[in-house]
Amino acid sequence: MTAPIRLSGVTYAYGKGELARPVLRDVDLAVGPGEVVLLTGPSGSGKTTLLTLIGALRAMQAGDALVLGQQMAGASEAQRVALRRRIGFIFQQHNLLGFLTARQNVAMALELHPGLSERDRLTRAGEMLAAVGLADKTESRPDQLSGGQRQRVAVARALAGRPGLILADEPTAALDRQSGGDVVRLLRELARRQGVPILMVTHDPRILDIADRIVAMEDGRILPANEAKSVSAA
Ligand SMILES: Nc1ncnc2c1ncn2[C@@H]1O[C@H](COP(=O)(O)OP(=O)(O)OP(=O)(O)O)[C@@H](O)[C@H]1O
Repeated sequence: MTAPIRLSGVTYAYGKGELARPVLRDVDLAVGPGEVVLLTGPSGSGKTTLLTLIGALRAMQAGDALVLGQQMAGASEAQRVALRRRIGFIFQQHNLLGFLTARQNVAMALELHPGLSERDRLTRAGEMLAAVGLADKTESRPDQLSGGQRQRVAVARALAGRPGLILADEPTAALDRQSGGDVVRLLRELARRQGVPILMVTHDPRILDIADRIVAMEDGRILPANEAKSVSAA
């Protein structure tokens, strides 16, 4: 089976010409099928930029990146949009729509899936919410839920479309220790069941144990594996 993510020599700069500031330098990274990889490193080291490139949220500049079989170098906007639909995203803030119920928020992620009626989508959304322990909160709006519950809705939404990959950016940053740990463990468990790999940016030392592998970045580069281990032990 090919790796869901395979990057080679990825380089990226913000700004143009003399103002160009490189933030990724020659990054190589592979994530295998079903693997849970955490990306750590100091603020400004380029983690979010790397995640947004992999998630096709921005266009590549240099290097090679194969994500779910799509070559990202030179990909058109339409190809990037199509790829984004096959990825489940989870952000620091849950990004739920406040005027929709939990069920409607999750069902929305299924709108682009052909062949599902509105009723199918709402049923599937209910099942996903039950899987994240929110069977009794399906009709609640985000402001009626705790932070941890909202993030669990975000997990249900990310997984509902049966993505090929989950990308998460600091999903526990706004949560207390207990609910942060609960949310990522739940995410890992459900992703494992579906065989979906996870690449997660995190500063949170409390959740490093969920990883199959920890990758550390510094100043736009990936550190060698032995240095990454000492970062995680620190
Ligand atoms: N849209 C942008 N335009 C210009 N510079 C940017 C932009 N986004 C990020 N940067 C800069 O690029 C560098 C890398 O940012 P990035 O957000 O990728 O780092 P990070 O490791 O995710 O940091 P953090 O942990 O603080 O989120 C930083 O110096 C940041 O200021």
